[in-house]
Amino acid sequence: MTKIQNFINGEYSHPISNGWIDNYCPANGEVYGQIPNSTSEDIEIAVEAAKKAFPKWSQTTLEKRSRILIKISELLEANLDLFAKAESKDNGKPISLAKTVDIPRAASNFRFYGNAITQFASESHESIGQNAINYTLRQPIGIVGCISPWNLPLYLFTWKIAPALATGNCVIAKPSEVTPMTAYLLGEICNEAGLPKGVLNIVHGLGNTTGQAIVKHPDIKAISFTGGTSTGVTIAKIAAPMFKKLSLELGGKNPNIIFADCDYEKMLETTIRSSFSNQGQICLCGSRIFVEASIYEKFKKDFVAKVKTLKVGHPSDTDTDIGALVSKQHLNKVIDYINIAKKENGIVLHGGKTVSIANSEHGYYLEPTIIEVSSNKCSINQEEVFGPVVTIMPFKNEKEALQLANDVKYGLSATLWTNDLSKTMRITNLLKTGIVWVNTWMLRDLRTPFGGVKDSGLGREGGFEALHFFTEAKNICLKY
Ligand SMILES: NC(=O)C1=CN([C@@H]2O[C@H](COP(=O)(O)OP(=O)(O)OC[C@H]3O[C@@H](n4cnc5c(N)ncnc54)[C@H](O)[C@@H]3O)[C@@H](O)[C@H]2O)C=CC1
Ligand SMILES: O=C(O)/C=C/C=C(\O)C(=O)O
Repeated sequence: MTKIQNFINGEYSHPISNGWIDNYCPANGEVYGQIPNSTSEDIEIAVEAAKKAFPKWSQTTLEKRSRILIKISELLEANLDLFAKAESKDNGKPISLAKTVDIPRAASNFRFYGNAITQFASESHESIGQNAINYTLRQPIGIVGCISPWNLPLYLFTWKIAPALATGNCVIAKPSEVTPMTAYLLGEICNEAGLPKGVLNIVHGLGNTTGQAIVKHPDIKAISFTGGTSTGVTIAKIAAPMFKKLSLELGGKNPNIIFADCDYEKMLETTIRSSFSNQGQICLCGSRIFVEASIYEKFKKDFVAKVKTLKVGHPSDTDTDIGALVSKQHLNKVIDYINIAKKENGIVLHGGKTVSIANSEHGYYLEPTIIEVSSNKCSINQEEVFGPVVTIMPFKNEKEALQLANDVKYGLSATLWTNDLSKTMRITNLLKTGIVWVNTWMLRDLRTPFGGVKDSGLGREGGFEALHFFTEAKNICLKY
């Protein structure tokens, strides 16, 4: 049984209260470890460590910060197997996904920001006719909080931490209590890479205690959060009156708009991925599939046939397509949504039932589920389910497709399938989302702005956007 510890001031330690929370293995439903149930006292100690480390870290040369971040990236790559196995066990995701997506991306996050910081420049403005020059410094904020979710545990944890550290901040970070393992392992890697003590402090615990203590702490001046929209609201209510900088990556209910003129085979294959990757537990998954009426029946038949071939299996099996959902509670939430959809006249074309895996009968497995709906107003098309469940529905024309796509409170991403360039330009301009993919899905370039509009959040991560978020601009006006 692994007893996870906090990582504060470069050392592993028990929580002050000595309180613990069970950690479950989604593949078999068994408790396989414990994590600290940290309180505001642990956060206080972490903040003190960060305060002590800040003067030196913020003045450390960019070359040195860059070298340390790139070393962390290399050590993650060298320990790929260890981290991938830990992620798969903790989260329930297929080992193949952890090995090819989660851990490589966590390593890329450190490498990317290790390089990006050496290219980050501030601006100067010559005030012509006034004999003055303005130049802008980009200074680290100080101590910042990074709070991440369970769906892409190390991937999203490091997506926040890497730019925060690169810009010279000291960090108090909390991974999800549901998937703490790889964040726990990261501490050792950071020490090995030479990250000074107190620069990164990883505190484990529940959202409404440990998480809230981070958000409420007066010395933590910025919060970068990814998770559910309602949690984002709670965080904003606390942080806004304290004038903290906030970056909120929240939920999505993303449309996947398929026109008859698309490359059909490519679309079909990608739509399987955009629907069910990571058990549908990615905020970017296309959970509302709208198909042009002329190809709707063909798509329905082909899509169902292809989904039937997906293997729901133990996360450690290398041929598993769909692993376990992250928790019993989450599995029940997803099943509740399927039942609501049925009550609201949704037709289950495939799936909808739990799956029993030999020797892992208590694991949280669910069939990939396709529901045919006749209206975009139903709950399953309006609320984030965050599981292996998609809906399909036909549309008549471009105007209707756009109306359906935008008719939701979320605005994270959209995917469009067409080979018509003019149509592409018209629709991409009018979609109310922060991200649009055309003829692809989740093709990521870490330089691009990442985030949503409407209830999908506030601000952007990625590229220089994150470096801007984690710095304060100070303008200096020099008269000569
Ligand atoms: N990226 C996304 O879009 C994600 C969306 N979700 C959505 O949110 C739903 C709920 O999932 P949860 O695991 O409960 O997500 P959550 O939003 O509660 O958890 C995300 C992180 O925030 C922390 N947290 C929770 N409450 C907090 C608070 N009051 N103050 C500070 N930190 C807090 C959690 O401990 C965790 O580290 C999911 O069913 C899904 O619909 C969940 C995870 C990721
Ligand atoms: O940065 C990415 O590539 C993906 C981010 C995904 C999320 O933020 C999410 O699923 O919550």
